Amino acid sequence: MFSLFCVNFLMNTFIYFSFFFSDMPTIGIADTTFARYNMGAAAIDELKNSISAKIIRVTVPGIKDLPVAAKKLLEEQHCDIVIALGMPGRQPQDKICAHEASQGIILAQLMTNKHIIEVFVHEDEGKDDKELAFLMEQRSREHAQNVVKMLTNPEKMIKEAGTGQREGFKDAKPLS
Ligand SMILES: Cc1nc2c(=O)[nH]c(=O)nc-2n(C[C@H](O)[C@H](O)[C@H](O)CO)c1C
Repeated sequence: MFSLFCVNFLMNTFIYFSFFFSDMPTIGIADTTFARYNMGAAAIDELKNSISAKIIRVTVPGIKDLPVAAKKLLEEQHCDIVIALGMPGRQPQDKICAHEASQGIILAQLMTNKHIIEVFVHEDEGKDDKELAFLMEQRSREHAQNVVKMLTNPEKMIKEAGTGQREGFKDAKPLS
């Protein structure tokens, strides 16, 4: 019994120290139950296929709960960056809610001096449920790729400056 405890203790200590001393980034994922698609899962799958990182996920009821969730991930869980994913509904009050949530997310970024990449897909962006699901999956994945670039290869972001990148639907044409 005592030896089992010792092995367990040593293993946990090893895991703790390997995380502590590695330069592996910590990425926070905050998503919502209001959304009609599992955006957090799409982002996490994309991250897991692209980067060695510690990923911490929280799920909150709706987009207005994302700012504090993201701020807690940055401040209390020591995340380097957070991806905040949500779906504003199609009603006028949902649009107001989205604006308020965005303002909260911007404020949380300014308070923490860290990026919170806002991934919102408005319910009326898709012409039907199939297109909406596609968009929610793709935008979540493409923003996860942006986060990978921002953390590991910011030069790549600079190379893409002004190229009309769009997350989800087709990219826009650059002007020159
Ligand atoms: C009106 C409204 N619209 C949305 C929305 O479009 N998308 C969303 O994710 N959440 C919405 N909510 C819920 C709020 O974001 C929040 O979860 C509650 O006000 C509880 O804090 C509300 C209240």
